[in-house]
Amino acid sequence: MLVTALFLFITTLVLCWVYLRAKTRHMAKLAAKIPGPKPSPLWKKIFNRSTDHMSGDMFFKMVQLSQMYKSTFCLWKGYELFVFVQDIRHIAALLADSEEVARSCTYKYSKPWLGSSMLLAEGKSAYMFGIVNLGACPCAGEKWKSRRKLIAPEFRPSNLESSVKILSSNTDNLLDRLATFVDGPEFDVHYFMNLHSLDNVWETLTGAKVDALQNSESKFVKAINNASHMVHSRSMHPLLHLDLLFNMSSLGRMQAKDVITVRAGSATAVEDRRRQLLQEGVRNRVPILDTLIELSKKGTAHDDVDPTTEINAILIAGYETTAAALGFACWLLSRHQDIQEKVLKEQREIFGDSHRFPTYRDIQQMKYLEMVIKETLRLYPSVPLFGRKLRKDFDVGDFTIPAGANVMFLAYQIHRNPELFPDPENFDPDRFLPDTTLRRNPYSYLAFAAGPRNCMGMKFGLMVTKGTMSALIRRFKILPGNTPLSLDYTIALKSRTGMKLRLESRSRHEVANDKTEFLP
Ligand code: HEM
Repeated sequence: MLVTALFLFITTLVLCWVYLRAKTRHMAKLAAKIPGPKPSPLWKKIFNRSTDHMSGDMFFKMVQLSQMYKSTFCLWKGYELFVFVQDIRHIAALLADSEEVARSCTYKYSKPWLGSSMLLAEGKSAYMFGIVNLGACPCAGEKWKSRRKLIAPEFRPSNLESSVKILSSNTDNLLDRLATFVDGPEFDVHYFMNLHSLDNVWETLTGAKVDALQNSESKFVKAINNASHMVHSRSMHPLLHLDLLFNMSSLGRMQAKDVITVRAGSATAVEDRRRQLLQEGVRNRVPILDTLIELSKKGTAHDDVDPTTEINAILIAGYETTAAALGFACWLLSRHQDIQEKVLKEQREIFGDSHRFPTYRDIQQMKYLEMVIKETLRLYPSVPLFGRKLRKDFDVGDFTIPAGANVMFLAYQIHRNPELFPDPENFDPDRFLPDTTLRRNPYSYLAFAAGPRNCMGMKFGLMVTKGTMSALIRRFKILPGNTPLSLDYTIALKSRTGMKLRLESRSRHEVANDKTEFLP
């Protein structure tokens, strides 16, 4: 019995090895000409254990390699080839091409969370946010294109305008929580920004409340917060790439439970809204969800759209990215009081001494604050690494990147290229003055990616960050803490040590008199 089992096991391993060798022969031939660290032997690739903490380390190893090679380089992870492109001309050519380039294989592992959402539409294979390996990559092809065409208009300004009210009441709650830290010791602002961002994105998408800030220990909030952790842990561990092994592992079992919790939460929100629409008709439109429900009606051209799946996907794409931008912006402003003063000056010009929440039009006027947020995302891009999967061989100067390779864009490092951003470690929002921006190649700034697969929620993300920062800066002075950042990367860039800072009230009396006024 034992001998038969052993024989079957070894035969399976040999067959896998033969299959993978055949599958990667073309890639290996072309990859051999691209500089990069020597590939490890197969056994090392398979048993290469990466813990969570190594995930951040892995990311910084890639940063080190990109500094060392300066131009295009490649590395193998298991049987996947990753080619890092650093020349701006090649980055532009690759990102602009929606026909030959699909999402990279990193998206595969978020499939349980995203189902067959637009982000994963049927195709070859893709990565989202650099790590979510979608396996049979959804975003390759017609399905992705047609879904994006249908959903993207829902992020138009008139719809954003209505979500300002949601942002206003959630920001009030956030400021009340933060007020408890005034004159106190340092605390991790990112923790609160994560919950605040979840509240905003969820309510905007579904019209329902999740109250993450009040119920941070709820099953739903904990499950959704686990998503990035699990997807990333899996993507970093080659043995867990196999569904069978992953599903048997403790991580796989934990994920299965959390996916059920999150999908149940989204399904309830969708069903509640469907019922409401049937009973009451369209009152107070919920732009994204109402459109998805409309599309999914039986007998229409897009009746394969599953609103629950799409809502989950957009939520995962939107909330951690926005939270990271908010957290890093606060942290940087705590360390750059001169820039914080300039932000405050612009706010005073718009609001005087009032603490009312901004209207959509006010937010459009916050030009300097927008530059601060863009510069924050240059230094600390929420998605520091993302990828695309090549469907055809692609020439980049002296090399050809083979079809099937994952082309990686290390935004974190590209944003630190001194030829594109002189004195790159310096926090200088003036880099985003209109004239300076116009002189720069648009593909040198990848905070929201670029080309046809760029961020769909960019305007919404900027609106949430600007609205929140506006209210926060007028109410509190942000002071530095003592704890330095220790960067880490799961779905979004974060800090293992948190983003610690201290707060001082700007004026207690002003705040007490004028806090919750909302002008539509
Ligand atoms: C400051 C905040 C944000 C940043 C820095 C950001 C950044 C990005 C980046 C870099 C990508 C490309 C990822 C890749 O190609 O792998 C992306 C895609 C995407 N983002 Fe954002 N994002 C932000 C906020 C949001 C928000 C608030 C939403 C929606 C609520 C959103 C929805 C999406 C969607 C749906 C995609 C996929 C687009 C497609 O596949 O066609 N994002 N984002």
